[in-house]
Amino acid sequence: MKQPCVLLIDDEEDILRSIRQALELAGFKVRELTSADAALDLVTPGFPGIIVSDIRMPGMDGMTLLTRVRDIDADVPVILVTGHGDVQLAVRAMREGAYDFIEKPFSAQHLADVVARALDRRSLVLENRLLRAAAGKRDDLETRLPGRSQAMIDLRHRLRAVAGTDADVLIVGETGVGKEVVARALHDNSGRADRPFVVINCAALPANLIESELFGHEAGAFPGAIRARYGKFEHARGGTILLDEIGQMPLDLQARLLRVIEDRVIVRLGSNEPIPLDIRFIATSKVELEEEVAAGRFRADLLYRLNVVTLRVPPLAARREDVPILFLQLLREAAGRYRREPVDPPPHVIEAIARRDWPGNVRELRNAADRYVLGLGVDGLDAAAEEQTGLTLAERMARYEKSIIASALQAHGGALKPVYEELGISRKTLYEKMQRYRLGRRDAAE
Ligand SMILES: Nc1ncnc2c1ncn2[C@@H]1O[C@H](COP(=O)(O)OP(=O)(O)OP(=O)(O)O)[C@@H](O)[C@H]1O
Repeated sequence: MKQPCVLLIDDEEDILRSIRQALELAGFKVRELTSADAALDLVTPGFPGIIVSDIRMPGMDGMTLLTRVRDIDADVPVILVTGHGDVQLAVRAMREGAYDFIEKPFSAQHLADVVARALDRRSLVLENRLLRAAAGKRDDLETRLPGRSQAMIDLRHRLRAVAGTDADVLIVGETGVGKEVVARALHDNSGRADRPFVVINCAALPANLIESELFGHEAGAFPGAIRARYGKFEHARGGTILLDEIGQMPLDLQARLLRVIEDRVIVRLGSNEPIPLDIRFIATSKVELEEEVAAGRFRADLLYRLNVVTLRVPPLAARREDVPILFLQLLREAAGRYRREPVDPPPHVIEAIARRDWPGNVRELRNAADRYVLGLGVDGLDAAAEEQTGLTLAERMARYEKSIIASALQAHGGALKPVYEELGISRKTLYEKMQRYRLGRRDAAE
């Protein structure tokens, strides 16, 4: 967890030392720097601290620093230290958005009071941002990850709980279950939502370009490196990096990645200068990484670093009751994407969809929804229609009714009250129907 801290900037080292001591005595965590440039490297959106800077300095002065900091995050409090009688400059600083100014000479107590107020303000702003992000996205989460199975309810619950923390997260699940959807939801529900979300496909990194792609390079770092270039890590500063299919990352790169995750610092190719990183890492994997470790294909230390929080996205086979809801949602999305009228499939189609296996998970179901909206055939549906032919309307309705009750029973784990309430029928009617369709409390369908 990041600790609130005071970045203290002055080009005169003895002044710097005495202010630092005064602030440390008052109980603040202080980082001293002799130039504004060095400070800018540390400030990122959501930076959990404040800045106290001398206003007159060689190189970048305090006013320019103020403007640059406000470009990164307009709410980072900047306190400027002005010379005695520098009233005009102090007024200008306040107009440009400085949090406060302190005129030299000043007492340690006065400085400590202003710093304490600024830190309070900062933590309030950051807290509000988190709350706003969570509130704004709350309803969204159910639309993005629909499903009433216990597994999905639990997943949404855990996702909300960890989204706002800065913990790195490992997302595990079969192909097509929506791991990337979960990763984006984590990002969008965090305080980093307005910062970049950068995806690195670890299975498709071009071997010869990997390092420069991730870490960036200085001009002249290798033949062909004409200009300096940001790597993906730097692009994501302040935001989130998704390491997709982490299990496929080459072993030597795993070692470098581990160092980046632990130190939160990168060094561009051709440079020795460490660049601090404020990034949240999310990794996904289709395979159980413990098995990869046992097979010698994955570093155990990287796994332990990544799996502090693990979210498991269940396959559709483990939550069949979600298939109809999900399919309807995917149909709505597909209709929007293809600018088609919304479709409302007849019950036998939904039933057939719910009965089929979806080994490709949501991705496969999404393709089926696309094809349905476009009027193309969906595998497995015709056979289902055949099965229905020869049945009377009443028989078809009965089948559909049975499947609805069965999935409600399964969703509520055998509790009857939520089932008859949800379906809007009486307890007695539910019993009768369960008898007629030979449904047990815990059975989906017998
Ligand atoms: N809950 C969902 N609602 C709507 N669409 C979804 C949902 N989950 C997944 N999808 C869609 O299914 C497809 C696969 O999702 P995603 O890429 O997130 O899966 P994945 O688990 O990362 O797959 P892979 O491991 O193969 O990369 C995407 O087109 C995505 O938009």
